[in-house]
Amino acid sequence: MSSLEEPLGLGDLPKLSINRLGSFSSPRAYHRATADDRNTHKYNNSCNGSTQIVFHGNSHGWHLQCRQADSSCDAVELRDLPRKVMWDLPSFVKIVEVGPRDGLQNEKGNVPTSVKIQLIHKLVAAGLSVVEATSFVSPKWVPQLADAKEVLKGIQQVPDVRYPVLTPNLRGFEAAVAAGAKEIAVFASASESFSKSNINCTIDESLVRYRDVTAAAKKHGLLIRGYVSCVIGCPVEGAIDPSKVAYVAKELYNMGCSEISLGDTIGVGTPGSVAAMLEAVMSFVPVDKIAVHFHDTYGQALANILVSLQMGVSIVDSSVSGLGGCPYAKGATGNVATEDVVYMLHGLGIETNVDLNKLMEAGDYISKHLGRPVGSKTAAALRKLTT
Ligand SMILES: CC(C)(COP(=O)([O-])OP(=O)([O-])OC[C@H]1O[C@@H](n2cnc3c(N)ncnc32)[C@H](O)[C@@H]1OP(=O)([O-])[O-])[C@@H](O)C(=O)NCCC(=O)NCCSC(=O)C[C@@](C)(O)CC(=O)[O-]
Repeated sequence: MSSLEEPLGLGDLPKLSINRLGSFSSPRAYHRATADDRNTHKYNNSCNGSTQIVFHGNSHGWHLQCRQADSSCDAVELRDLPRKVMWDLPSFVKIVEVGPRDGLQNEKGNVPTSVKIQLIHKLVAAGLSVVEATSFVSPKWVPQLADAKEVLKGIQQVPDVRYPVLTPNLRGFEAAVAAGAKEIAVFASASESFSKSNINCTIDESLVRYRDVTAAAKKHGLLIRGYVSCVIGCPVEGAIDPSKVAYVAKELYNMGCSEISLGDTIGVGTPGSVAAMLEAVMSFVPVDKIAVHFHDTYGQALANILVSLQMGVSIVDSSVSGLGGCPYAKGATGNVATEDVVYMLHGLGIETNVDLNKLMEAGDYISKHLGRPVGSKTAAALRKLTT
């Protein structure tokens, strides 16, 4: 029986100095905040008596609504309520859509280049400002993305939208630049075993390689994203020490990665283990440079995103219709579905600039092409409401 069949708890992790947690997670902080709100805001008093708070549902989801018999009840304050009780959630979250890369790299059947391009166009039309397009990796390792050059060249790039591509080495970097890439991503691992199976080298060898790639990218003025995989657990090694994650994240950040995406590649994290891992990384990487990347293997991804937001993270990777998995991480399922992330964020009053209906159209499009039902719970539920 693998140690990963049990959820990883805080007890599995080495002792950390969890200073930042104290500032948001204590029940007393919650009571203080609500007591302060009572003193300084009209919310409680103004909504007493004749005012009713109702949930209102339409094709965009369910929202809090204040039925005002008493005009002093401030609906805006009601919308702020989730952010108040959840302690300082961000007002805007940038979603990095990884479906066309992380999702499609794992598909058994062939997805035509034209379908990949059309999917990217639909995701951008839905309002996503970062869509990871493809990978310039060895086609022997990931044949699904052997058309990286054609995909990147085929996209009608929209100004202010980012289309990062994965580059595992200088060869991939040069091919990406030749195809018009303006942003690249390097991908290291916090697990030695996963590093070997995914990119055929040790963690330190990968960092040496990425120093060359990031130096070349900086010379070309390209933006660089850095991934750390297996930040909670590895299919071979079990629980991963947060200090290993912090080490790799720090190295990538110091190389010039402007965003560090922390990947729970096999989806074993829970809010407890995620908070401890983030606390370790935040000692070295500023929180506004951290993205979280959760696979939903154990159904923990939304809870993990929520705790990340509570700790100040405001960049979330996700995959339309929950596409994905990793060809080198046996048993890993897809990323958390973008539709479900958007639904949760909007429900919390957090802006994303994403149009959920258009996003669901993109999800329908790729799911139909792959011949399977949509992989997002939100899309499945809202489709039932509207058809
Ligand atoms: C890193 C390598 C290339 C090393 O692969 P290698 O076999 O050790 O390297 P090599 O230099 O011996 O090259 C082998 C062959 O690939 C060619 N080659 C070499 N490089 C390239 C290139 N860039 N583009 C095209 N071809 C390339 C090279 O020319 C050679 O061809 P041959 O001489 O045999 O005909 C390989 O292991 C590889 O491509 N791995 C990528 C695997 C991958 O994409 N995995 C999925 C990424 S998902 C992930 O990491 C997790 C993430 C980011 O999603 C976050 C999360 O979920 O946690």
